[in-house]
Amino acid sequence: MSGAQVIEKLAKPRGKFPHVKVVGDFVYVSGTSSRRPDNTFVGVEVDEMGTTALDIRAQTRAVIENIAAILAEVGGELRDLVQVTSYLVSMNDFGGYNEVYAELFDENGPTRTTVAVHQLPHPHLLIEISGVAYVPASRRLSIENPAARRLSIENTENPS
Ligand SMILES: O=C(O)C/C=C/C(=O)C(=O)O
Repeated sequence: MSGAQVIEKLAKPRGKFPHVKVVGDFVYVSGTSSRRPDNTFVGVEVDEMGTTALDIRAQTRAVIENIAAILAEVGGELRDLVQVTSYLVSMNDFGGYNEVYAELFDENGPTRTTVAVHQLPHPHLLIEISGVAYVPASRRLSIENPAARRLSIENTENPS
């Protein structure tokens, strides 16, 4: 079974793509930031002078919490992640990112690749993470199940 979904209660994707796509027992999570549903960001403070303070630790924690919320919609958990890719705008943030990451994962967790990128889709973003989880059908919530309060935008099940 395959399907993709935009999850209504989470921050709306900034383009024509789903938060999550399920292919067989694998769950693919799109690049996720610390963005809240109201389009503000965790880990961003702007004072009255317009000075902006960005917090990699707060952003990293919020990104991982957002991924957990996405996985929960299909019956998964953070421990189901098998692979993650992290995008930082500066490797100067690697230490803070790594510290928070280690609160949530260890060497039994997902394989990980971390790269620095020139920019992310908003100037306040320091980090974005995408991932793949393995959620066997016995635990997975059906994307087609309306009781799960989700908007299914695609069902690409191959009838053959
Ligand atoms: O939703 C966000 O705040 C992060 C956006 C990600 C993308 O738009 C993308 O990776 O393409």
